[in-house]
Amino acid sequence: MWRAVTPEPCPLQAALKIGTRGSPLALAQANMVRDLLIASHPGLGTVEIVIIKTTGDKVQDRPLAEIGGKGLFTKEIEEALLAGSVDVAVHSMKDVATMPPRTLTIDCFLEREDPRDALIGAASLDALKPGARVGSASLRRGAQVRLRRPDLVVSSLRGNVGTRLARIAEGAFDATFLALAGLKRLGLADRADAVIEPEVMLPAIAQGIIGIQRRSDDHRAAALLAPLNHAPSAAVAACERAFLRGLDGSCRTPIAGLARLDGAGGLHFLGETLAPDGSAHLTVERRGLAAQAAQIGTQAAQELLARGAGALLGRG
Ligand SMILES: NCc1[nH]cc(CCC(=O)O)c1CC(=O)O
Repeated sequence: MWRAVTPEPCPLQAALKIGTRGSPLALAQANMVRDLLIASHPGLGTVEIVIIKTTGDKVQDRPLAEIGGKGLFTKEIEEALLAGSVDVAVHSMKDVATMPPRTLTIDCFLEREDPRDALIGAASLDALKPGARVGSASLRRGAQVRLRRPDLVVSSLRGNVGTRLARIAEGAFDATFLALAGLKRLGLADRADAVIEPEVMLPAIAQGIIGIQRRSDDHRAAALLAPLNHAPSAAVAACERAFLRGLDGSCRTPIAGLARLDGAGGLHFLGETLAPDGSAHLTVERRGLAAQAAQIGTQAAQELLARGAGALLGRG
């Protein structure tokens, strides 16, 4: 007698789909997350990596600020999440807008990699000869370099880490900056000629922090991601991003900041806003409890606004 056969679950159907940009750094980060998920959940099944091309990847010939600020490296990935074609998305928090869609949540942060900038092409900022050509498409790095070394010539250098390293090697520029975190994750830390201390150049908000995004109502993804969250990194991300949000930061407004924990429940925050041409800057320093990370960032932003940061950012 014939009986209905229960269909086997299709082996090609992944248990979880991870959305990511296709750059070598983005893929290295997505692979890290896949490995962590599989290690934390041995019975999970296949985890698939889905590459999504973003506006920031498509437009390579213009400065990011000109194309329209934050969200350039995340918009299409967020759309894929909302459409259900991926379940989680791996982002460099540095590239994530301060106001992502409400229907999406980022509540999983991996342990922060080194937040400092690396200098390629010179042993220090001071070692560069007068008039040396610095390549950088980052408004923050451009403003910080002009502030400290007005004699240097800063012009746009875009592209992924490999492209930027190659442009220095071929002599198109004398020096550039890259996030040390990205170099480390690509196994290229030896290409850094110097590491810039935060006291010399404060890094970008959330530099070195990977955040994992999901649909807010996806409780399965929330449960899968929960063990991956690194609470101290979540706290410093909350502080730095509250500072950025408080200043209404976008790619047009050079803003830098770094929160550090002392291991005893304390948090120390340094923040900076600059005129894009490096002609002026304001810095702020705050200490408080790690448990109040976001408030510390918000208060630091309010202090800078009260001291005239709005005018510095070209809004006043
Ligand atoms: N803007 C691109 C970008 N987004 C995040 C990183 C580095 C990795 C990180 O900050 O976690 C980089 C490359 C760079 O600035 O060198």
